[in-house]
Amino acid sequence: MSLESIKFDKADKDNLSVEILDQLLLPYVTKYISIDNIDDGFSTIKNMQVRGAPAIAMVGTLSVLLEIQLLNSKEYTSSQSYYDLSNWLHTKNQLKKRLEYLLSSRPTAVNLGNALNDITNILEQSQDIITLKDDVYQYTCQLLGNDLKDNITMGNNGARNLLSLLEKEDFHSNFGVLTICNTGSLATAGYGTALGVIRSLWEDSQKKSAENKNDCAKMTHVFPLETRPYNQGSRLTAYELVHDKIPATLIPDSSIAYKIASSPLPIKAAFVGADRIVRNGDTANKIGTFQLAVICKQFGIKFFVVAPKTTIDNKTLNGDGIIVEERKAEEFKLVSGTLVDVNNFEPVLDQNNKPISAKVGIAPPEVNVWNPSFDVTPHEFIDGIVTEVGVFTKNQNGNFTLEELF
Ligand SMILES: CSC[C@H]1O[C@H](OP(=O)(O)O)[C@H](O)[C@@H]1O
Repeated sequence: MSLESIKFDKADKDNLSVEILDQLLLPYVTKYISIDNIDDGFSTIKNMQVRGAPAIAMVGTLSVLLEIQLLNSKEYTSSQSYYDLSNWLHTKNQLKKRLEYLLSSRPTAVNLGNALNDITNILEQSQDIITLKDDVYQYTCQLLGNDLKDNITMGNNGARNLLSLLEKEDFHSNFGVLTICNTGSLATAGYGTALGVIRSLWEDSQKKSAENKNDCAKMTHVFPLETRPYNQGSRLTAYELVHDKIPATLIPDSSIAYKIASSPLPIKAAFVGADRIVRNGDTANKIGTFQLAVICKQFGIKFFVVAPKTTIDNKTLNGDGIIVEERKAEEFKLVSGTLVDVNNFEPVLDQNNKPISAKVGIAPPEVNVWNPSFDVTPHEFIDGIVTEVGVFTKNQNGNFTLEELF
């Protein structure tokens, strides 16, 4: 099992290399694939071999760095005609077009756009390909390093905030939490966003148990939603929770209300990620998030969005301005997975001793489908926005003040 979504080998600064974990093959197959240029970045992001707003930004940025590395190679530049290294202005303009192409891979998550804006600013200031590579290298290392550090800070901020709220409501026993999609190490540089809060809550619970503290709030169970139709919950979040040995029960997307109503273990919060948080706190996230928020409000369960500053869109006023990506119908009508022996769930192997990827049809080929990859949760349904800076809550008028994040 590997939770390392991105492998960036920078041992030799003049020969950088990148591999990404092909998440389409999880949880049964662990396979890394190389990224060598912007085309590889575009296709692995578009195909969702790598996904998750922060991870998309990091792989996109790395693919730009690797393309710039190629432009430092005479062997490469002499074998192509798109770039003319003898004309720096032309080269810069050609690279800008490549950044716009990369941005079109997945329009809803803002992290990639924020990162490519930063790279464009670096490009505008650069005088030659050598300094450009150095500056984009520094930016990339900072982006990856900050993400992991900020996720741990964010996880602890979110855990501390919930435990404090439970203390205030005089709640001193075991509880469960809900989460949707995958917001863990497979969507980031490590630890995760919403799943990072869950990791911090689990660490707190284990510490209290080790100290035989029982008359206190402890998170003892996670209920990840399967997250149809790409199944990030069943294929990725369940995989991470099993890896970390955090007690969890995978539940159908359609069972949320019944789970909350019938659970003997009190469910006290939902933690979700974000692909884009706009100025008023309206949040784009995986399809199904909005209805989770509505159900949480109905049951009086706290609903938290967890995301780093890199997920903030400070140019868009409210959710009406968010473009929601629609995925192709086949991703809905087909379920992709690995052929397993139903008696023992072991992968069936082909003649080369390799697991077999399979797709099964679950809808009539001719039926229309609607397959939005995200929805937009109005800020009215969000109790708090957890970031590495702190936890933001609404004022008495029900409005978020997020200027500190802009
Ligand atoms: C910390 S990941 C944020 C976000 O990305 C996921 O979308 P996708 O798997 O389509 O890239 C999901 O919406 C997560 O909440």
